[in-house]
Amino acid sequence: MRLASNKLIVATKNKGKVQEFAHAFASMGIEVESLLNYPGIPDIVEDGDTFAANAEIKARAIAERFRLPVLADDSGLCVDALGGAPGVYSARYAGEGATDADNNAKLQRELLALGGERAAGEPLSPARFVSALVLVEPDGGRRFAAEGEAAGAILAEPRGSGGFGYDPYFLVPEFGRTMAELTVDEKNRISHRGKALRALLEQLK
Ligand SMILES: O=c1nc[nH]c2c1ncn2[C@H]1C[C@H](O)[C@@H](COP(=O)(O)OP(=O)(O)OP(=O)(O)O)O1
Ligand SMILES: [Mg+2]
Repeated sequence: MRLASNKLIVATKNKGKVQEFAHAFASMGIEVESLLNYPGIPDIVEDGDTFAANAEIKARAIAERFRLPVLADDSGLCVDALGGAPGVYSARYAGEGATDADNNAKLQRELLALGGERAAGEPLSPARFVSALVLVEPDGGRRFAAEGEAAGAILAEPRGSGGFGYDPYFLVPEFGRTMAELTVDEKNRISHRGKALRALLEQLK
């Protein structure tokens, strides 16, 4: 990748995202720092209407503070049976300050409330993860944006201990495993974030 620096700030406080990006960039010799290293930076208000708008908000807010390239991800889960919810509200589905467990509990409640016939072990609904990425170079440099999606289905029972967020409930059809049952490498290969990142890196060539 042709970036002005071998170091990149990922504008996130999410440990799972940091791990995935650090893994992806390690092979390119690029060191990743995140907002976890800068606890004094205040929370960013993510009030955009789209994933892309929120990624832009996060990238811009953090780019003001560093003379390094800044990469932001805004992502979430869109569930067919819920008309695309929780979508951009994925992080605060069960309310402001909700944990992953709170959000997953609400997701199960909402899906089970829809009722319907279902064989044991059969998914509750098709769903997809979406990731929007924005990369901003310092000093009025270039800006790049890309999106990626991963299609799958929501299970009624969690499986696996990897990943984060909704991963234990998200079945990846091509693996027959949940996102939480994949290694970081496997997840990056098929995930919304991995696809968005590869699309972004294509533009930098
Ligand atoms: O690969 C994923 N596997 C499982 N769950 C995921 C994934 N990707 C996004 N998600 C869920 C987690 C969170 O509920 C929301 C992201 O919200 P989002 O605001 O982008 O991230 P965040 O607040 O966790 O960290 P930050 O804003 O500091 O980057 O979607
Ligand atoms: Mg967030």
